[in-house]
Amino acid sequence: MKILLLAGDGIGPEIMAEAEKVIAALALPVMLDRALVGGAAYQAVGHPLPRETLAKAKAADAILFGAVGDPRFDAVERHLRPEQAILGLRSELGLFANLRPAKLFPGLEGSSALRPEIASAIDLLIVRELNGDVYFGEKGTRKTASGEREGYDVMSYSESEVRRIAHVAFRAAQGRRKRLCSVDKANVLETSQLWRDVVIEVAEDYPDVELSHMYVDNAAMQLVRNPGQFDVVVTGNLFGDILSDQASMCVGSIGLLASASLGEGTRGLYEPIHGSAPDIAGKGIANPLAMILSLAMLLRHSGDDEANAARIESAVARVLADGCRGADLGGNMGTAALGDAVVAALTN
Ligand SMILES: NC(=O)c1ccc[n+]([C@@H]2O[C@H](COP(=O)([O-])OP(=O)(O)OC[C@H]3O[C@@H](n4cnc5c(N)ncnc54)[C@H](O)[C@@H]3O)[C@@H](O)[C@H]2O)c1
Ligand SMILES: CC(C)[C@H](C(=O)O)[C@@H](O)C(=O)O
Ligand SMILES: [Mg+2]
Repeated sequence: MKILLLAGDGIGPEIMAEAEKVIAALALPVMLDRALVGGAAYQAVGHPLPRETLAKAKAADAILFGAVGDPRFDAVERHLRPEQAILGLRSELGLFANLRPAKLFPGLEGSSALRPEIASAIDLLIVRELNGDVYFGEKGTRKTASGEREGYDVMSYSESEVRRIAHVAFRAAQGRRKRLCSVDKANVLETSQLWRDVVIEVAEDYPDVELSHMYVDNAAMQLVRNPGQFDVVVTGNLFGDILSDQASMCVGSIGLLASASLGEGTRGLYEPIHGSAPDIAGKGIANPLAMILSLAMLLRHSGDDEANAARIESAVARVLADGCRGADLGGNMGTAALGDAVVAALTN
């Protein structure tokens, strides 16, 4: 398997180094390649997603991605900002299904933003559509008739876009507790009404899955009130982005949530849900566990290597059960020490 490592910006290279330790410790039969992406690529060659990087991504079996985003480039033209690199990879590679699991690791009951008895029930999967919505609609700024500036981002979903993500979500639910909650804003948005109608149509193919619908504002509230009610949640690009960051704090830290971005084939992109964390970059205190758990998802989904995926996940669980904590979880272990602890748990 050819894996392309795209470390990116901020804490990206720091956490990627820990995932590489895990790859080495498991002696995985993989070929590793590296390329520039994000602000690092913009600085070096003037584009956040250089042609060479995209070509390498297309040639790889899987991509392990750190994070992009660099406040030094916030003012450059939008299409050259670091974040465009990840959006470009998702669309160019047709990665329309983003799986973001959130489960409370034993021992972290006291680290959740929620009461322990509420947090311990969390075991959910957010299936986020990743190629559509306001992210990829027409956008720009224009002058209104009265001469003031107006920004716009068109929200839209086609039937086929909703149908394909709905199938992914129903199949995921079949492999779990067979409950699917579709989150939308159908009381206000036409896009959401179509989303809901199509999800109901697709449900006919999955009579064994119990389908429910929830408005996104209520979903945000239910996620902290009673997150144990959710099994699989399917939602659009923007709602899924927001709800997954929220879910991360329900299980303790954004530094714990991994993700897989998948398309029609087996090639996927795997990344933590968090960003480049410029506020802590360079300090050696970022939590590398989401990055390491993303490697586990890579092995499971693109590598067909359930054994090593499960080994990594057990090692992370053990490290947390043993009380290893970085600053994000109220401890004082640094990035490298946490990576070393995972490697020790893997090899002992
Ligand atoms: N997929 C991606 O590459 C991705 C995802 C989200 C944000 N971003 C970008 O990252 C930059 C920063 O964005 P932001 O600050 O809104 O979000 P962020 O996720 O980078 O950080 C939010 C907060 O969480 C903390 N945090 C994040 N990851 C952590 C980790 N592994 N360990 C400990 N603490 C962690 C940060 O220190 C910060 O306080 C922006 O440029 C944004 O666009 C990129
Ligand atoms: C960096 C940004 C474009 C990205 C998104 O909004 O999808 C991030 O927040 C994420 O969650 O992966
Ligand atoms: Mg996000």
